[in-house]
Amino acid sequence: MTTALPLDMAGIRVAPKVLLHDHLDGGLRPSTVLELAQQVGYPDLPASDTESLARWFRTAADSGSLEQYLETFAHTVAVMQTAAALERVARECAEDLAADGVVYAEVRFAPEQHLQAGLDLDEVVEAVLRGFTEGEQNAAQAGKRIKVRCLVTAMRHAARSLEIAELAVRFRARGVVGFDIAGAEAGFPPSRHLDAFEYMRAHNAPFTIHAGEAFGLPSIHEAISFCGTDRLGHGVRVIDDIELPPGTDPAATTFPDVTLGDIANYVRDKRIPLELCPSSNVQTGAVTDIASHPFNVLARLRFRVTVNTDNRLMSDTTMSREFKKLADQFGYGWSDLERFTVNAMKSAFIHFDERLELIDEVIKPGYAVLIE
Ligand SMILES: O=c1[nH]cnc2c1ncn2[C@@H]1O[C@H](CO)[C@@H](O)[C@H]1O
Ligand SMILES: [Zn+2]
Repeated sequence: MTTALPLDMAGIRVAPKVLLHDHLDGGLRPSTVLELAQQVGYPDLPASDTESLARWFRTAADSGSLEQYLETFAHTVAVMQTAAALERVARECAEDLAADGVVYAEVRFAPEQHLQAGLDLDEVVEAVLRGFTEGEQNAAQAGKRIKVRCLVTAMRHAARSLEIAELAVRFRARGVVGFDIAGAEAGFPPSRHLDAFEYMRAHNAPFTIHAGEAFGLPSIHEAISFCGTDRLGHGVRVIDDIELPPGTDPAATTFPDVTLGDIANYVRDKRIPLELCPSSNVQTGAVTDIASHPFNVLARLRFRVTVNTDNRLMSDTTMSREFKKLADQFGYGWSDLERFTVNAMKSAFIHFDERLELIDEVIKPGYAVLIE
């Protein structure tokens, strides 16, 4: 097979991409953080110009611990407390993703963190959805087709998850396509929020759970077996249930002597999607570096792997950059990137006919011209 377009950043940006795991409050433009802080009189930003602020977020997030990584969100959440600010951040998010060639995205945030200036949960979600719609329209005018849907997240250390699950179901016809829990993982197991997941299941509504990022297999086991999650946020520690001979090169193309445990087998057999976020995992210390990231092992073993940004601001990244890092490290070609994209589209929380339409009309034709 010859490659019409080289697998470089320009080509990757043109390729249609699907993003399932991206936090709204982790993806602000640094300039927007500064402007909003000025508008609302937030005095505690750690830097006063765009470049230093961008650098601050990246290095502060490079902490090697999820808990410290999460502290950086205090500054973004602080400037996202009004309807106008939420709408702007959501609009810019859709525009930025579209400019990067993302054609479908599920963007998540925790409404309960945006009530400090008097908005209620419904007003918060309404503002974000308005922003996504405006962003989609602006992108379309710029010739970029994107569909952005919302996941509402409950914070796992708090006690509002049932309320947030109800919020998800209340807004299901208006752009919220699912539910999630996030925040510090150690000490806050998924089963703590069982009533919320049961509510979602009782309403035939899908959800994902951050699990297997800062904590290992027990968290994944609870998420899939007790809570019945549809996808795993990260799920990268499923690698702890996969045995490879000592000295195996994580960048190999085949892993013939592999043994899977019960949890790993279940995740693969059931095609449970893994929302993998390579750069974020390095920053929080879930993995040492991209070279030793289990992404390749999981991809070659045919787990349902998807590529995600997690927090574009904190990781100074984009979907294209995550693709490029993986392709450089593990030698992927266009057909691999297409497979990860189709995996993600199949795993989306929109309805089957909408997923199929994007696969057949946007993703496959988009890669066909690159692969030719
Ligand atoms: O990788 C992550 N793991 C766990 N929690 C996260 C991660 N990234 C962001 N958040 C948390 O999710 C909230 C809602 O978007 C953010 O405010 C942050 O606290
Ligand atoms: Zn996340």
